[in-house]
Amino acid sequence: MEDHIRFSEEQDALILLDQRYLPVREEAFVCSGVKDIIYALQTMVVRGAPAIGVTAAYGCYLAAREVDPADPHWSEGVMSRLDKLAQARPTAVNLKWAVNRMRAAWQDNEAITNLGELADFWLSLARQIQAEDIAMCKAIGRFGGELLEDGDTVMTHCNAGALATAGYGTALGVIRGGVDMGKRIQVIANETRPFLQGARLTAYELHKDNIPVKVACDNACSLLMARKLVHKVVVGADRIAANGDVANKIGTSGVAILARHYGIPFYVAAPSSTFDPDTPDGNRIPIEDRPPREVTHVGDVQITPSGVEVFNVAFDITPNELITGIVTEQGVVYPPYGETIASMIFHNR
Ligand SMILES: CSC[C@H]1O[C@H](OP(=O)(O)O)[C@H](O)[C@@H]1O
Repeated sequence: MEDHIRFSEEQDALILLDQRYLPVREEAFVCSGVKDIIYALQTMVVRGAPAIGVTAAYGCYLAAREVDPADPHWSEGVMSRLDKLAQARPTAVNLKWAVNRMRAAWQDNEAITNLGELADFWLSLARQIQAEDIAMCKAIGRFGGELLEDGDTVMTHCNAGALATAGYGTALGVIRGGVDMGKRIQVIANETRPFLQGARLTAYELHKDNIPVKVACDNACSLLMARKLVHKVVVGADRIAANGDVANKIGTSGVAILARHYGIPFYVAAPSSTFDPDTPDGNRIPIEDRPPREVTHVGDVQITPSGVEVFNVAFDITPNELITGIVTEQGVVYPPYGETIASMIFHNR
């Protein structure tokens, strides 16, 4: 599944598989301008840290395309659009990472003298970022697949699969890597209330790939681990602080605590772009609050009484001491994370 984010030359637009309607409907969402990209990010037409970064990269191209080339202040027009794009969602560092990479590449390229050249340059760079992400996910799969044993049942939380990246996935990349090595892997996909990325997206992806998957209610985690039905846990990440604390979908830290209690290895899988040198620890990671309707409704069905307030905190922080290892495209990072992240990840930037 590498075509859920597709640039159409014919339409001069980014075509997204609308993840809000999966698995029931496979529907395209067309982004013809930056506002469409911001809407798609904020409403989770497309979601998942690396996928957000790739989509934002194409959003920079669309920003260059919609500014009037006759405007003498065209560069300010582009920059203001990029600033708005970078604010679309606060937690996944990949969004700001992608926008900053596009901006820096422009500023470092003295050959770009007009808006048309900038647009062409950015379209090429967005395509490069998309290809790099798939390659990173497959490298994560090779390193992570080695951690799995034939016959393992792996629990995952939310969706860190092809749909959360440019393709192949991070946590699901580890699972696909194990399967590609000939290992018989089964998956328990936590449904992941309230947006149900596990029940709707992870189950959709793995079922299409004929990888055995069972959906579990989030509340079943402890019982499944107590019954020794879980051999390993692998999840994705939205931002990894310099000390190894991990921001990921709400509920992840609870799974990590239970995994530690039951003696089950807990791995995080993420590309280097998810590590943030400017965030020293998890307490500094901004956590997104999302619209109450995601909790009060399942689809169009209201499940909570009108007038009753709800919590809809979209991420939580897993302390680094609960993490067995972080699988990246450069290898598996093990504790002491402050030192190993600095030497393996930040040193190579
Ligand atoms: C491969 S990163 C996927 C990461 O993003 C998800 O959040 P959201 O669906 O809100 O974008 C979740 O935290 C996944 O682990």
